[in-house]
Amino acid sequence: MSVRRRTEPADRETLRAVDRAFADALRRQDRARGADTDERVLQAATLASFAVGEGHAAFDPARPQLLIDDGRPWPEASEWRAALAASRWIDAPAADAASDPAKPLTFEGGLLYLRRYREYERRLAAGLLRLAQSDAAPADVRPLASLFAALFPQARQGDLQARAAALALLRKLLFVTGGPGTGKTTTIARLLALLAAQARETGHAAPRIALAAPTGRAAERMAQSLASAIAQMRAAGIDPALCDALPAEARTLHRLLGPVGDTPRFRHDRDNPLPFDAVVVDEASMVDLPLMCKLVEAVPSGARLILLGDRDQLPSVEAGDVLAAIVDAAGEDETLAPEDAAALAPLLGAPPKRGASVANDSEAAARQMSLFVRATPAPSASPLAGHRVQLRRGYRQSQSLELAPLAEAARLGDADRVLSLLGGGLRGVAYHAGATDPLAASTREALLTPWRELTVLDDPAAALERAARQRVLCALRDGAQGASRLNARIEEALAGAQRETYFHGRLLLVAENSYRHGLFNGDIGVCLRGSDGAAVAWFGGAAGVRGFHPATLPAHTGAFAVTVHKAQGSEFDTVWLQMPAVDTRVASRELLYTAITRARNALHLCADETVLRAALARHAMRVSGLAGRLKARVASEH
Ligand SMILES: Nc1ncnc2c1ncn2[C@@H]1O[C@H](COP(=O)(O)OP(=O)(O)OP(=O)(O)O)[C@@H](O)[C@H]1O
Repeated sequence: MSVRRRTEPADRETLRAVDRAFADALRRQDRARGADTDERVLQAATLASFAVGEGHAAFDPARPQLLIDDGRPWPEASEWRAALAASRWIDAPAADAASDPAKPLTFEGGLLYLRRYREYERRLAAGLLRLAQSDAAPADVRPLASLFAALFPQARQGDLQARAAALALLRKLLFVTGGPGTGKTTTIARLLALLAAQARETGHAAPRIALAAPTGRAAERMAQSLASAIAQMRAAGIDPALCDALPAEARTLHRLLGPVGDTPRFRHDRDNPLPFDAVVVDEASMVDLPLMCKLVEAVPSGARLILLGDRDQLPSVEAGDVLAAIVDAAGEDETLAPEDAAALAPLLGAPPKRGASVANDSEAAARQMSLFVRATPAPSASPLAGHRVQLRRGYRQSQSLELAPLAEAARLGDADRVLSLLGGGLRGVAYHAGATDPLAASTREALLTPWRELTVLDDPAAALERAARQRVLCALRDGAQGASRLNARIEEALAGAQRETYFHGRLLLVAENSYRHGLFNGDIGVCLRGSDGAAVAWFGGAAGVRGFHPATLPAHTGAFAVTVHKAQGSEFDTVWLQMPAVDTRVASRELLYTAITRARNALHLCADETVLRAALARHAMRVSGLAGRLKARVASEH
């Protein structure tokens, strides 16, 4: 048994019953035929099932330690692969071919998949390529030039927001990536206005646009950010008719696709596509492989799909690392293809002549240089190349919090820089070196005071607004520094050991989607007791606050402390990040980056230096064949 397992119960490294049952079923069926099953095949089948539970799309026989790292010996990778290739349970189809439904496992690209997951990957790659290949014919963008200049005054200085919006006029598939506050939503509002103007210009009906996000909370934030970006456009004198054409609401992806009862199927799919001309999805890094596959298949040919997200955030809890794989396949080449540069010159300006002097500002100069037309197609050019724009400049300024350098150093995994920034005193960042308990005497009052204020509020709207201000984020759910235990201890500190379950001021986190309630996984509510003493759980929403009897709520937990995963897509005025006392493979630079970028005004970081260093040295690595699959398509097409 590994040392890690004893200290970190949530960092399982433990096969689940379902993983063993899968391999047992294969063995039983072979025995019934009087045959033996190769133990290496059974072991790999168990791990392929376990891998999905751990967020991987497949199992890599060359890296079993990613799943179980307790020093046990593993078969040699090439022998293991040979055993898999010879098994009757495992199909090895050609890259684009569907796998045999009679075989539960698929072996492809050196990876072993549960068949269903290999099919999700294959179908997702096919769907992305279908959209990428249905790019709009280069339209005459000249009639849009004055609106474009009003929306993007810096367009001719190499502004990447302008680049994204201009490319959206040419592309049916676009990825707009960037860190928090780089203006993804602002850019989307403006580019949707451009699409509306383009439709009007060409005598078409206004585009039907859907906004969606993986969680209810993220959808709510998306709608709020878009509303404020539209308000800014109105204030800047953009044609009100164009602003009116933009959507005011965002929904969850599940709701967009339309769940069918309790099945994993959706009403909208390849045969019954979504009735929209443009689908914009925010927080795409949180979308897992099955859902991304179903989304892409449901977007009709001819419609636009725009994915927004931060490639450096934690991948979804479920299988995949989908956004990262897709944008990696799209590549980082920022040069415009010659035909794109020519088509967009009326909006972005002509590319500067080689050797000509460009703007003085070095960033603008670099951007302008990046407008240089690609001389020859890059040999590795993917069909997704030219479909991605990475926004780099942060616009969200906080007077109280100096987060950008810390977030950047965490993103890059630069531990020395992170520690020197923490030691040097960044505005709004408090580093509690070596702290393993935010309820310890030195930080206890600072932590509890904002929540004590909740216990004296009676107005649900005010309490909800207050509830959204502060959160403790944890790497793990279980263990001494895990969210469950910390949450229980905070509840006890606030309301006593004999507290009512739904005490006045208790924060709740919804743990599953309930369309009946209009409550979604990740929604935060607050319990208040009325004058009759009865508890009501209050939740926000587009239509105002809604109260529920706690007994009727869908699955939920306390929410003073939550895992970083659960906090994805949310922001808080004050974030307390409590890292585990000992290293865990769940702790990665992506986890740190995601956690600290949830803070708006203040960040408290409770961590031991060695734990921080170990986390920063680690990527939240997911095994997936998606990027390879998207690139391999290129090779096969050239
Ligand atoms: N080009 C710009 N000029 C000035 N301010 C901008 C610009 N782009 C965005 N902003 C401002 O920066 C802030 C963040 O923008 P926005 O919400 O669009 O970013 P985001 O990338 O969607 O953020 P998040 O990742 O948090 O969702 C907003 O206040 C917005 O008004």
